[in-house]
Amino acid sequence: MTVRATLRGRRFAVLDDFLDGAALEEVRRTMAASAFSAAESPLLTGQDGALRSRGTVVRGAAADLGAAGDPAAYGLVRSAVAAEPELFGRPGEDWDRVGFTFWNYPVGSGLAWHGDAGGGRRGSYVLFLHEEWRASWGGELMVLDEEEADTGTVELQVRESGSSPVAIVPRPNRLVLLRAGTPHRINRVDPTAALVRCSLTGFAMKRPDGAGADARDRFRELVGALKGASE
Ligand SMILES: O=C(O)CCC(=O)C(=O)O
Ligand SMILES: [Fe+2]
Repeated sequence: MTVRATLRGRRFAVLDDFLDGAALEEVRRTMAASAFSAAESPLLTGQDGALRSRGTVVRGAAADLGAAGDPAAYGLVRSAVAAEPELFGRPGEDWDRVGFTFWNYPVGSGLAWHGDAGGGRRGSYVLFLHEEWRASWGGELMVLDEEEADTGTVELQVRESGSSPVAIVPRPNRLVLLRAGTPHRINRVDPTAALVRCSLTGFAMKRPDGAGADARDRFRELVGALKGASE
């Protein structure tokens, strides 16, 4: 199956049938072997909350410079991000690393309106990995295709906007690319959903400038490595 670009906005793009069968199976195996813990975020809106895989993997911009043992999906996602300079800017210059985290959203969980602006983030991607998703199971990724306002809350912006959010159904093997600073949320997963909403997500980011920021970054990496080793 070949990748199909099925929907494109000003600030987002949707690619379907993103991975071939072998790559999809491989990244699902990586997800199944990952340790998950409850995600704590003020954005989570569910009673049950979401789970995220421990120890986010971070890789550089070049798709062919992954670590040995990385699923092929990681390189393919980086290529897809690099192929969208209008959404993410220039690879290696505007962003130089991409994170990879698996997420599970069980029945009742969701994510509140937010924009993901700041922190050197240029954009994000979401790849849906569950085996099946019915249109009535909820969990849609809602996107308001406009720039996040610098005043007020994102929730207020969406409420007052003259346009309406687009509902992106979490179809398996669908990749969504989203420019940072675009209001979005995850609708709660419906009580009738038979499966957990599973995704691989991450940000394309630029390392912050300045020695202080560099030192902070190195410190975070060190803490991350120590935490990873103890988990
Ligand atoms: O899983 C999704 O559809 C989007 C996730 C998201 O917006 C985030 O983690 O910031
Ligand atoms: Fe987000």
